[in-house]
Amino acid sequence: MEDVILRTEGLTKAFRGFVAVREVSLAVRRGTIHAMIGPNGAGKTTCFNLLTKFLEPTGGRILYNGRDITRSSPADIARQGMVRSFQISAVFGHMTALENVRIALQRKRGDCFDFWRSERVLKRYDGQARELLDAVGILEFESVPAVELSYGRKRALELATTLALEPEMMLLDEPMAGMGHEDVGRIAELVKRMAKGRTVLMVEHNLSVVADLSDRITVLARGEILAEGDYEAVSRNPRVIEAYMGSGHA
Ligand SMILES: Nc1ncnc2c1ncn2[C@@H]1O[C@H](COP(=O)(O)OP(=O)(O)OP(=O)(O)O)[C@@H](O)[C@H]1O
Repeated sequence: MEDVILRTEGLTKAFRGFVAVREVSLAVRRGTIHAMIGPNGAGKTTCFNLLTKFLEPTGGRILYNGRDITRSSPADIARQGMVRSFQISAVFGHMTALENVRIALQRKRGDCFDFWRSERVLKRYDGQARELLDAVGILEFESVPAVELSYGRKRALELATTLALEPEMMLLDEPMAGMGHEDVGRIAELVKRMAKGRTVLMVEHNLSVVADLSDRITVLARGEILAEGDYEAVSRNPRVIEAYMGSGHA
């Protein structure tokens, strides 16, 4: 039997009668990088927001590790090991890169945001925070306030703060959005490295990144699953080609 970490059954979301996601039954296998793609308006973001609990479904169920999380809060599922990164930025601009990762480590430990905590106690996290900054390739910027980092480096910092939470599963919302060519390559490599020993589900528009990273791809169109498989299979699927052509998005 395949080992499925995240499963949806008939997941549906309607906005005042308009069905943005219709009866989506998805199975994400443990240890894989799974991408959700589709033309504009396909329902990817809505689906992603349902999975990360930022939206309530109007129908269907979501199961994480076999447990029904359909009505769980985002904080609940984060505690269970499923963490969302990107777009909703976890980065505090006025704090340095190191301080940002340190705070994420504190959160993981369950310490509250205690900004009055003594420097000495906070310093305990520095070693681990530096390891994470090193892992995402921005250790040399540890003392730079996040707001002064380049876009790509800020994203790397976001990844470091996500990794600090030691997620079992990471949900990445358009990790390459707004990136220049160089950064795309760097972040793609990073995602690949981070995915070792975890499961990643991402929504991504950059199809060459999707081709490079994903083990499995679900193509959505008009709120429904149009095709599923590896990149080879879905990119040759006539229905997928038609959906992309029809949207002027090929
Ligand atoms: N809050 C909302 N209220 C009403 N309609 C919505 C809402 N959110 C999304 N929709 C509609 O649902 C459909 C799917 O939107 P969604 O943003 O999920 O698509 P997407 O695949 O992420 O598109 P894109 O690639 O353009 O980001 C669209 O027609 C959109 O207009």
